[in-house]
Amino acid sequence: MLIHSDALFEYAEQVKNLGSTLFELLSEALGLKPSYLTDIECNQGQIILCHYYPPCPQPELAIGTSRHSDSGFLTILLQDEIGGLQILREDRWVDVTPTPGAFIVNIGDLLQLISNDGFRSVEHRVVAKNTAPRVSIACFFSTHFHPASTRMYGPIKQLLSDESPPLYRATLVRDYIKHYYSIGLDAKTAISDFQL
Ligand SMILES: O=C(O)CCC(=O)C(=O)O
Ligand SMILES: [Fe+2]
Repeated sequence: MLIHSDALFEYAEQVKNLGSTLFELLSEALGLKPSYLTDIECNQGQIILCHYYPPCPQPELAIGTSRHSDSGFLTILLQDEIGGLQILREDRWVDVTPTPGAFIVNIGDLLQLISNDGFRSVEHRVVAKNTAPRVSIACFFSTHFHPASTRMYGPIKQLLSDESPPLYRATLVRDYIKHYYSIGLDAKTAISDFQL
């Protein structure tokens, strides 16, 4: 797939702005001041991953992307019209039908952790298709590539009380990500290993 680099940089910039707005809304939804999640740098890392899924002659024997939840704070995903993305809801795979011009926004594990389950990361996968190639562009907000970051992320103190005790232990982003990749995709197990 060839994407003109100017277009990709412009896209990255615009998606970053959208991410900042979403982090403000998510902060407010948690009952925090709008700048809370950006103040703790949830919007700092930005990784853009372009996926190309070739048509598969025997889609029932293959998988596009294995079952997983995204590891970072938030993902903004753009998919084309081919379809194949599914989310796991009450133990059933539900198609995320492509809607022209719409983004898909996924909560990631680290946002689940710091919101103390206020928000939940969703498990998803991409099934193979034999119709045509599929393209998607995922923008992850996660500080994977800021290895010097010493910020610890645990359940946000303002969200805790006697009735809502912390559900997870605090972690560096890099330690969470290292653990996530050491397990590999296929089920949502990384976050459960940080449960108290
Ligand atoms: O291709 C897609 O629609 C989703 C890809 C994905 O889940 C990911 O990159 O984390
Ligand atoms: Fe994903």
